[in-house]
Amino acid sequence: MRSWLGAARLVVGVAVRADPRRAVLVMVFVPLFNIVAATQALGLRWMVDGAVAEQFTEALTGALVLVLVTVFVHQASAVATDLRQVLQQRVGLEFDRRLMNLCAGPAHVSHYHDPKFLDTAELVRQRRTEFGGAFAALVENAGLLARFVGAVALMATVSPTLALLPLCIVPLAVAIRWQANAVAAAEVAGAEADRQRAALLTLATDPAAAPEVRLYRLGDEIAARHRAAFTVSARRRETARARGAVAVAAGWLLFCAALVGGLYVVTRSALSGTASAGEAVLVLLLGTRLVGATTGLSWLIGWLRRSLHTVALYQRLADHPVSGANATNGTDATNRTDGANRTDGANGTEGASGTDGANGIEGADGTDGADSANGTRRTSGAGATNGGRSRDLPRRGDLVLDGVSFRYPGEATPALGPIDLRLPAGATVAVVGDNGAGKSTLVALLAGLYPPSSGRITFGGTDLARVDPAEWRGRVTAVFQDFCRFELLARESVGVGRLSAIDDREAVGAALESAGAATMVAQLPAGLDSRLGRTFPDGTDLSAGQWQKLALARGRMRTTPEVVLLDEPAASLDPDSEAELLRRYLAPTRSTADAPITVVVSHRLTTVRDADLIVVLHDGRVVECGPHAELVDRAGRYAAMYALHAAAYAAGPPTPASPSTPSSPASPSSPASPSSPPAARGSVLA
Ligand SMILES: Nc1ncnc2c1ncn2[C@@H]1O[C@H](COP(=O)(O)OP(=O)(O)OP(=O)(O)O)[C@@H](O)[C@H]1O
Repeated sequence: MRSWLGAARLVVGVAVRADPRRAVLVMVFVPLFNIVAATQALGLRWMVDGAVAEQFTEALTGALVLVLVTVFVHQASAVATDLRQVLQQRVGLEFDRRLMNLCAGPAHVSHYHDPKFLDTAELVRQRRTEFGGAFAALVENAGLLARFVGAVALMATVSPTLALLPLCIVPLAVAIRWQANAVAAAEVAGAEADRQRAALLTLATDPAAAPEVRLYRLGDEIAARHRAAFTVSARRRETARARGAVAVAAGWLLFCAALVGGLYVVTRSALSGTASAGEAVLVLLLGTRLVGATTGLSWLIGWLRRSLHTVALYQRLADHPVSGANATNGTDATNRTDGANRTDGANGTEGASGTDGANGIEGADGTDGADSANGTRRTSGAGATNGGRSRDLPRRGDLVLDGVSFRYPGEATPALGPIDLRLPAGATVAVVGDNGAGKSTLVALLAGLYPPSSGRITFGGTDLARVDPAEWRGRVTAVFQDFCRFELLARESVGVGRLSAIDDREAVGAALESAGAATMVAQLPAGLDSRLGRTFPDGTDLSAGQWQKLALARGRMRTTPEVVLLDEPAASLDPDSEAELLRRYLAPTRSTADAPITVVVSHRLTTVRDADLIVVLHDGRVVECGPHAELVDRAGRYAAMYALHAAAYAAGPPTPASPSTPSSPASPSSPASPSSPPAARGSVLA
């Protein structure tokens, strides 16, 4: 019950903030005209009693009341509907904004690994159109309540017993609510199956999956699993609905019996002369209207129940402990800050949580004026709950991992660590290792996407746990393994890497040039202004490698990062592009004195052999670390991997190349030609 009251309070609060005048008008108007509507029956009673008693004034007054009230109710209801619809949209928009904020606002992304969060988020996403409806449902239910109150009051003027008639609706209302509760609980229980169903539908309709779906003839299998998932969730819903239907039918029977009884009593009274003809007509009119209203009651209560349940789900999301990792180590202050924002969101208070969400991307970039402003808001929010945040993050320094380990939320074993590692300022670092060794996890930790489960990461001696993650991420630029395909204009898709420069064609052009993507974009139908992706009919889709080049350019929008993270940045690129790319990244554009720390994850060992430091990960641990020559001399894991890799290249056409030869015919100033042998292209960094 408390959650319903909380949900209703939140909805009303959001409506009043979204549009105070309309909200107050609707909340006063709708119950008012529903009460006034009851006086139509009073007018009719006066009219009939006046006619029977041949009292012209009474009959005329009754007729006038009837006509005026009818016209008023008609007009008022049309105006209220208009106002309500506008409010409905505004409330929906506000909840959309809050929902985006809840998902994108938290400093870390650990919540995306919690199945409970994902299930609730999926339900809320599916039902987000009901947020606006929640306000409308509240108002309409308040109107219905007012109508019943009016009917009770008028019936009481005829006989106190008759006043009980509208109250006989209560058991029916309780049964309807019980049914709605049961259906909602079944929906929550079936949320996981619904999420699976949605994922299967996406799989069957996603163009990216289409080739494999056909090749492996997966269509029927997907359809069968989709049907099975539907059956699981639908069976629960249907059972709940059927059980509730029995209770609702019993409620209806009771109400109909009471109505028939009431009409019988008043008809007998009229015939015996203890009630007037007008009173009998009044009861008849109110009674039949109650039947009409009761028919709508089920729908109205169901609507209210469902929409408030959606709001309550949103509140559950808002109250979710954002990071399971933090829950286990309890040391991360950032998420406590997020907690403060969530509370704001739940209470419907404007402020930190609102600004965070709107600036989810901006906040990441602390390098420009507009973004710094947002960064300040976040940081001050952090200070409000933490008080221990450090604002004096040095511009430059070593990045040190000290006993760092990380466990994904809900996982029993750590994916990484414990590891100790020092990445010297300005160094180029290659991270290599088998699949699942923990390379991407390490990159995510360095990017501040997750807090370590234990240990600490320091930059220039400052513990990053004491730094606002947004501020830290402002110092980092990254190309993730699962980079995002922003279906925007080509220049925007790159420009989002630094929002303040999104319209700066020169900056975007320079980033494209620097990532080796300028020619590719120039060849698009409208160059920089080409719309990308399939979302819009005039969009141009790109190859995986072309999308990756844009991601690389996006990462180049930040021109003075302290740390550059590249997680398999060339996985979709051809060997020439890869060699050229790594040459660009690993040969710093800045002087050595202020060069960033560049971390490159790659499986192609020949392309990263010239990194200052090579970190070999295995089962989440650092097993070797040092420059290429040193690791080769050590004849350990790296040497074996490298020999295997080089041998594979050496065996390939057209010209075998010696893996141990550090230099190659190609050089940074003369990138490998398309016809260069792979080993030579790989050693372009030498
Ligand atoms: N979201 C996640 N939830 C739980 N475990 C995860 C998650 N992501 C990765 N892991 C686990 O963490 C470990 C390290 O994964 P990670 O992606 O960091 O490896 P990787 O070295 O980057 O692998 P690859 O070379 O295949 O990209 C693996 O055992 C993986 O199963």
